[in-house]
Amino acid sequence: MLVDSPAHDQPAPSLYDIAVEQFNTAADVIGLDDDMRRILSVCKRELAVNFPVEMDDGTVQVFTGYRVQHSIAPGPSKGGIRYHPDVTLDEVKALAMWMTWKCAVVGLPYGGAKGGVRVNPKVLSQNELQNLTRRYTTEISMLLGPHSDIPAPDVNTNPQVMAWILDTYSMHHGGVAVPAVVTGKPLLLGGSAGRLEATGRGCVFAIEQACRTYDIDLPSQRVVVQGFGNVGSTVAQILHSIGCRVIGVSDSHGGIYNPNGLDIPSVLAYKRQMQTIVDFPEAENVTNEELLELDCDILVPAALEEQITEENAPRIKARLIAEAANGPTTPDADRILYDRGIIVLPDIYANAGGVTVSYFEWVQALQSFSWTEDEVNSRLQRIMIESFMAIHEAAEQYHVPLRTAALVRAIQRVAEFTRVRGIYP
Ligand SMILES: NC(=O)C1=CN([C@@H]2O[C@H](COP(=O)(O)OP(=O)(O)OC[C@H]3O[C@@H](n4cnc5c(N)ncnc54)[C@H](OP(=O)(O)O)[C@@H]3O)[C@@H](O)[C@H]2O)C=CC1
Ligand SMILES: O=C(O)CCC(=O)C(=O)O
Repeated sequence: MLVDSPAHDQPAPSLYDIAVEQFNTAADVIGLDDDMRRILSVCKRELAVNFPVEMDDGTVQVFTGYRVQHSIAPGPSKGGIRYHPDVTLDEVKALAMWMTWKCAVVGLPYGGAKGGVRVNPKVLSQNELQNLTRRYTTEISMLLGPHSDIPAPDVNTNPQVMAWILDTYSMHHGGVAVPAVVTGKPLLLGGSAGRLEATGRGCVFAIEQACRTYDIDLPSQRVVVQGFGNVGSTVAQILHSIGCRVIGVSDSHGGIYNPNGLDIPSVLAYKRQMQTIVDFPEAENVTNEELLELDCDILVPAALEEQITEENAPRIKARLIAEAANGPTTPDADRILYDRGIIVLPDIYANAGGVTVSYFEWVQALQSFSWTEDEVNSRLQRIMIESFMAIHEAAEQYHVPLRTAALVRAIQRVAEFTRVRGIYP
């Protein structure tokens, strides 16, 4: 017998559904016309590839990867590549759409893209990782190019992976290195000073500007950071160095907590040695769920999506959340946090430091000219401050949370590019 499912049995929205819901919320605020909504709520190109890789033991495994371009209206598409066992096309589409808005929020001449391979890179040898990266690059190379689509690092990818992408692409184009085809690469190959730390540093600039605006004394704040990779460890390190008490951090194995503050350089050294922060001697272990609900002032999710949900949002104690990760807060949680007066610096602004310095790296690579780290950091700081002020102004003008305000500004900009170019890009 067929019965209607009750509403509460509906499947949870996918990550792409969430991205579209956020888009529609902001589109409603500015009364975006239906034609432009139809154009901007879909991804322009979605490439899925299944490709074989020969493993060290001589067997062959087949991996699935994706590269999605959400919009190319403002310029070449830009966005990282993620290696993770949970990667799906839906996730990559959401991340690509967020890249479009992120680039627009900080005024970069790019559209958004993202890539991913469904793999656990931690169980691969360096040789297998290189083979996988080279084959994946070849499979998606019809989309890549310094003036079409420019990858960068994301979860579980790093400068070495970017170097293999650069080399593989260059080999298909005559062999001479094409440094502007990828960012986040090693300095030796034309990488930029400051790119490795840029996402974390940009997030700290965002926190500093929010603290100035809302009259919060930053050095006296207690901070919790979820995720202790490239972004999370940089945020923890910089905030520790300016005097904040970083009382909790975590990685994929779990978290650690010390209400008196963790010595972050020691935690970093411990992580390098043990591959995890769990069981760090001067702290108690907590789960990742407990970590998010610790009594703190600033919470920095810097791991994966959908960490702050309808379920735990009522128990979050932080007064400021800086989304270093992409998509850590669901729309239901957003509404709860807003009603509770908790300030959320949205991902498309708070983690935009990475792509901003990627843009600087691209410009330097195109000109074969390098800037100093001070130049990079001070330009980044100016962009993060100015972008915050623009978002804050939009939030006041429309009486909306900072996420919707950031989206409003981004959508207006991308819609204008799309309209002026004649709707087809
Ligand atoms: N790299 C960049 O430039 C940018 C990254 N981002 C976003 O920042 C976030 C982090 O990226 P990045 O630092 O580069 O990635 P990394 O791979 O360097 O680090 C990810 C960190 O998250 C931890 N982690 C993974 N799963 C969980 C989990 N379930 N609970 C808690 N921690 C977990 C990992 O643990 P373990 O150490 O055990 O693996 C690791 O410490 C992502 O959302 C990414 O999209 C946004 C903008 C730019
Ligand atoms: O640096 C870049 O180009 C993009 C980084 C990224 O993937 C992100 O901002 O989510």
